[in-house]
Amino acid sequence: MSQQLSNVSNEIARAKWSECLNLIKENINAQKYSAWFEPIVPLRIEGHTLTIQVPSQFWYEWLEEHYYTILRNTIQKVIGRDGKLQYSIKVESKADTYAQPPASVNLPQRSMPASQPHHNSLNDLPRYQANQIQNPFVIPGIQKNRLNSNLNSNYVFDRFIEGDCNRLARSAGIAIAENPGKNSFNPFFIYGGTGLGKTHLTQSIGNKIRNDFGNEKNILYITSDDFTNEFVRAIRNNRASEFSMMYRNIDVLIIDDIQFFSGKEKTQEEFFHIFNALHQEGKQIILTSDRAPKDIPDIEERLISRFNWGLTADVQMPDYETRYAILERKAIDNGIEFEPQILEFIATNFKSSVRDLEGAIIKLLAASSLQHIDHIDLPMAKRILKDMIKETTKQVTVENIQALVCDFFGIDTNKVREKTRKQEIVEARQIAMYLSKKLTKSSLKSIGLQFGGRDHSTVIHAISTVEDRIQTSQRHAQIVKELTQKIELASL
Ligand SMILES: Nc1ncnc2c1ncn2[C@@H]1O[C@H](COP(=O)(O)OP(=O)(O)OP(=O)(O)O)[C@@H](O)[C@H]1O
Repeated sequence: MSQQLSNVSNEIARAKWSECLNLIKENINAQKYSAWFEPIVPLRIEGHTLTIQVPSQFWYEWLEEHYYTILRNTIQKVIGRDGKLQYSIKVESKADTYAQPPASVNLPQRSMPASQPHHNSLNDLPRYQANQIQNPFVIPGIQKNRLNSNLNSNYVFDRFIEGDCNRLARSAGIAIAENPGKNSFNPFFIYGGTGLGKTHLTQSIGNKIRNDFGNEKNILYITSDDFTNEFVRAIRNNRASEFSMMYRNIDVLIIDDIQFFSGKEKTQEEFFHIFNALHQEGKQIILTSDRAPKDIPDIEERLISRFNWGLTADVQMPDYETRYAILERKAIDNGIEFEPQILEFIATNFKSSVRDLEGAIIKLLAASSLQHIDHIDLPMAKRILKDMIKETTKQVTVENIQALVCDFFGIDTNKVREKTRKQEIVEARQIAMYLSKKLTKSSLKSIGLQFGGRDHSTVIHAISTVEDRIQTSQRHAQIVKELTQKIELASL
């Protein structure tokens, strides 16, 4: 009977946790979701307490530090206001991890009060949810200290690394925060590809204003989708005028991803009136979009023209140096130090979004925690991140090797293919031949051909000469090691 009860509890726990996962998945990015949530096992549910098993103590601490708000909101949604989460830590038997059922260490049950959220250090800003905002309709004319601004205190200018890619947007953001509404950057329109820091920047502006002006300014950060949902709900409840009134009382309005207003005529109209009212009263408006105003489809012309009234600034993918600096900063923020080669490797291979750079750091952290690894070296990092960079993996070719080796020795690439017997060129040619054999699948014959039509025996001679030198000369060993790393980095 008690076995039956426990099976039922397992079943319910699984179903509830699966509901939680669906909500969590919508609120955080896929990498973080798969790194931190997929490995969790729901164990049981007793009353309002759901127990989940996490792989390690570190895991538990990480979830509590970074995902507390999301977990709290989710549990309350799925289990109800009294919902609680209890962690159980998996203890692996050293002798045979799989033969025995995992033991559990129950940590003190953490209740989930509905008080002020505590924020996470990475980007999982709990998405604005209508029912989280203290009801703006209770009192016509908003009470300044009652509005939940939806600001994540981790998104601050200090943590936003400046580069050519975002200099204008960042500097303008700081200027706006110093003097909200009373500057010529109104509205401030930031646009750029996904994961390039638009939310981070707008939130930094909000946080700085909150910090410098306190309760004097009503600040609201909201995504365009949530704005639309809230508006629809207000219409449904015959509260459209209260909705408008609440927005007219905001001093700094930040709307993220405005491109999603596209095709929503009623929302656009409402926003048009709010925009005019705020602008006239010298209130600050900050908007973001994934593209420039003129490129957003299905948006009224009168809105597009207003988007261009103030300052429009784009953010782009950071260059290598900025990517490196961002990685260094993210590692510090997460209390971990990586060898410079690892940061170089990530900065070289993740070129499409800052979110992906962050994802790489998280994946390394998660893997080291799961596998209880104290120190991650470059080969290990490469293995762990392999899946994330698969698509961009390039084949190493003899030509690439020639180019990198010649660049290293400061000689023209064609020289290694010519007949010259100059000592420095012979040395570069032999090393390039050696590396071509080691790092490509090319045959001796094909390598010889690509070095100016040389015979395969010349390639064999070059390889054994380099092997001898590596054994006898530290300088050579070092050169070959450095070149190997460079070629591997460039090719992955
Ligand atoms: N210059 C930067 N310095 C430090 N962190 C950055 C920088 N740019 C982006 N990030 C980080 O990258 C992550 C993604 O940034 P953010 O969410 O602001 O992007 P976004 O442009 O708003 O993306 P989306 O359009 O998909 O919403 C965040 O964690 C943010 O902190």
